[in-house]
Amino acid sequence: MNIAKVIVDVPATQTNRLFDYNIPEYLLGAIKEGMRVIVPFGPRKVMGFVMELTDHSDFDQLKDIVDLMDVVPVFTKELLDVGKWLTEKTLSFYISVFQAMLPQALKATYKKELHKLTNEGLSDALTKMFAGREFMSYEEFTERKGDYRKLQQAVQEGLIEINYLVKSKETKKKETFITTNLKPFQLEEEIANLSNQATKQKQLLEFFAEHPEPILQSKLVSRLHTSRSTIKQLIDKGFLVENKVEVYRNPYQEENYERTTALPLTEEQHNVMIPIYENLKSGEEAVFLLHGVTGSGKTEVYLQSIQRALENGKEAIVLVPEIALTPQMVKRFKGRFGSKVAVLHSALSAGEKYDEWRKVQRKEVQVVVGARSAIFAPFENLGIIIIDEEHETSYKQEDHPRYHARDVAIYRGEQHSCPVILGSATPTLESFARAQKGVYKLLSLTKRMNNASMPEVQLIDMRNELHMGNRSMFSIALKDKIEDRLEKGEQIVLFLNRRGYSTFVMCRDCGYVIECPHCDIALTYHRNNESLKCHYCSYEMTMPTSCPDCESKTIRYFGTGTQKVEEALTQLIPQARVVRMDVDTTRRKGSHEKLLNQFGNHEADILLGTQMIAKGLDFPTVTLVGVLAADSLLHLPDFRASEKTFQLLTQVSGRAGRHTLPGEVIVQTYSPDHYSVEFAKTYNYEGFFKKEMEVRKTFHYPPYYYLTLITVAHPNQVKVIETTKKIAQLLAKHLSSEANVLGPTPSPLTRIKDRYRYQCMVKYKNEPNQRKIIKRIVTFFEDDIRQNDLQISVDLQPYQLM
Ligand SMILES: Nc1ncnc2c1ncn2[C@@H]1O[C@H](COP(=O)(O)OP(=O)(O)OP(=O)(O)O)[C@@H](O)[C@H]1O
Ligand SMILES: [Zn+2]
Ligand SMILES: [Zn+2]
Repeated sequence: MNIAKVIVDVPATQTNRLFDYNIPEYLLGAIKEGMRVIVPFGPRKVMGFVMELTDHSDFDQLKDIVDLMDVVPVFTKELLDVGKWLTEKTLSFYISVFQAMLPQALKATYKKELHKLTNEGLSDALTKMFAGREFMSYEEFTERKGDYRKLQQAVQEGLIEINYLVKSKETKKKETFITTNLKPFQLEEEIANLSNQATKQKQLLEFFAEHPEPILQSKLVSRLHTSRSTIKQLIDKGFLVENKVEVYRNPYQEENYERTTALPLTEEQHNVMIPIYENLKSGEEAVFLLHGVTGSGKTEVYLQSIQRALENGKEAIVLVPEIALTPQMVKRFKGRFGSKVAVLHSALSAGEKYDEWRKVQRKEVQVVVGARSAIFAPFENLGIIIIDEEHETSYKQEDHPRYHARDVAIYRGEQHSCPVILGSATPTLESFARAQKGVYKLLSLTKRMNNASMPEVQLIDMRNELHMGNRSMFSIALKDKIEDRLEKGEQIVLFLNRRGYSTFVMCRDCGYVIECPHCDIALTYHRNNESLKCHYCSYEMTMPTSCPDCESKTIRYFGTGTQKVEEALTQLIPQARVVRMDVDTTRRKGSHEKLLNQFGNHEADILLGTQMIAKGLDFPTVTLVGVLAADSLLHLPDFRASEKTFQLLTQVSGRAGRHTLPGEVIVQTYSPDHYSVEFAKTYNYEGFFKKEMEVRKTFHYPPYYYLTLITVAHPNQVKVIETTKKIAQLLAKHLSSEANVLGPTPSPLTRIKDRYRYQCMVKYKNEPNQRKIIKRIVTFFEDDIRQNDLQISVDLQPYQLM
């Protein structure tokens, strides 16, 4: 096997294939599949992944691999296969997929350096810059404003050579340990030989006479109140030795977690465990959908399933949504499984993540708890995969490669013949429909743990507030109840959707929202020409000046931000202490935790926030939850708006009354009759499911139909429109007559970073050739993509229709 087939780190259509390289003599046998190598590519050197080893190549004159970056493969055979499958499934580049599967730290960095080959004939400026050195980084050359033409000339004349360096970003943390090689009696001798003045040195040697085992230098210094220089003197004399030992950056110290043991299960929990145990035992793959109301004890079911998998000598992956990966959550898993757990969280530094990942690679842990990308944890003996809050959209990556962690979980579950559990109080329609068909096995938890009923939900019709002359964003009922809780010393959670981003037009008088007659989504307001557009099918109308339903003039654009709400709140109820949690206040590392702690310690009365406060929070004194504007979710230009509203209202309501104090929920809305609001009020998931399925069927949406979303972006608007039009035409021409191609139409976010964005969408049932067709279409625009900054992105499973 002297030839390696390699995927190179150059994400482009022409390079999206295997390249053959010759393995030089000295690397024969050392290079294995799944390792990173450095290979020559054009004038440069790049990182590559070895996919296969072979004896035969169709090309002759292969170039040699330059270097090997790993001792142990970074990909297992299984993960190489997962990567190939995912590349095909998401129409991505191999390199993007494989990079996404590894921790950041294993990405390559590229550097150029200048190598001075001779002292003769070099210009004075360059000679001065090198200052006697043989090498200089290219960075230094540009920083010091070197003359590019002189450099080019020197390179042409062979005076200077440019080297391309490829390095991995990974760093390992090392710590210094001190120990002694001397026997205790030798130490005693040396102590006796030391002069009487050398008390510090004596003290150290006496310590080692009693404790000969290696000790961390920093510990030694603080324990003996000694200094680094005293230690150094003894090292120089040969009495002590120092060793640099690699240690993990450990953001989660085990000793901080109190150990817990399995709780005796309730009858419901027990019934749910039986089929899971069966599958764990038989080693058969199966996907379970665990539908359990908020606070029903799903986590305990996960914990005990994992425990069983571990007892069988297997490993477990648990995915939790990014924003739910709170210290509370980590505590539950570390508490049960201690040092068997690695945590892969995006808030960790690249180094910390790399270390956690390596614990998996080295088989030092058996459980991984993490966000989306933890699904690629390099376990080789998986026994169970769990996805908590399976309805969360953060499991879908909205960037290349556009993969859904659920698909990867199910694929890996098949490879390892192990069960996958999808858990949620509000499963996606897709998953619940599959469970109804028997593709997934449905497991239900219908009761709350404390046997308390779900908190009562009161709907406040904001149209009435307006009619009563209340123009503030707080209804009278909400204001009264907030004041009541403040008096009682209880806490309140106020929820506002998003960061004030909304695009629809609504009548404040009657709640009427202008929708597309064809697509059942709210029309999007376009300020520049005062028009309303459907961004699915491009239906368009001019912005009306009065409500089409009640003729009121109060029809307008809808939206407020958290900051505005905070201001209004402190004006209305000045004595309230408010913690605001949104993207702006949680940007800094650790601020998320800090704000939550502040609220948890009751240093504030009201937690005001966006999506990120909707889940996972478990505070005993929260007895009131207020949803300020349910409408801002309900009328997002997205066919999943109703589903998202139902999910969110249910989750937010679940934050109240989780312990002994009963909870109450106030939902303010202009659409109290909307079915997703009504079903959420009574916690009726099945009712919502049935109704929403009918809507999806009528308007041809998933799960009845599949969607493909193609978004085109370019600084020139005309070019974007032309390209999108062409793509839509090509799709319509080559797909079957059953497929419905919609668009082109402006994306709801019409301009991002100075690029105009247009999109087209395909609704279809069965188009086996679609991938091939789309690939060909993208290839058709290849030159524009490469040279003219055109972007075409294809999403075969769109969630964010923005
Ligand atoms: N068998 C049990 N006996 C006693 N307490 C339990 C048991 N199972 C779970 N609990 C406790 O009940 C509470 C709610 O459980 P948990 O948080 O797991 O619910 P959940 O279904 O995950 O809720 P959510 O969807 O809101 O996150 C927790 O405090 C948990 O420790
Ligand atoms: Zn109206
Ligand atoms: Zn439409």
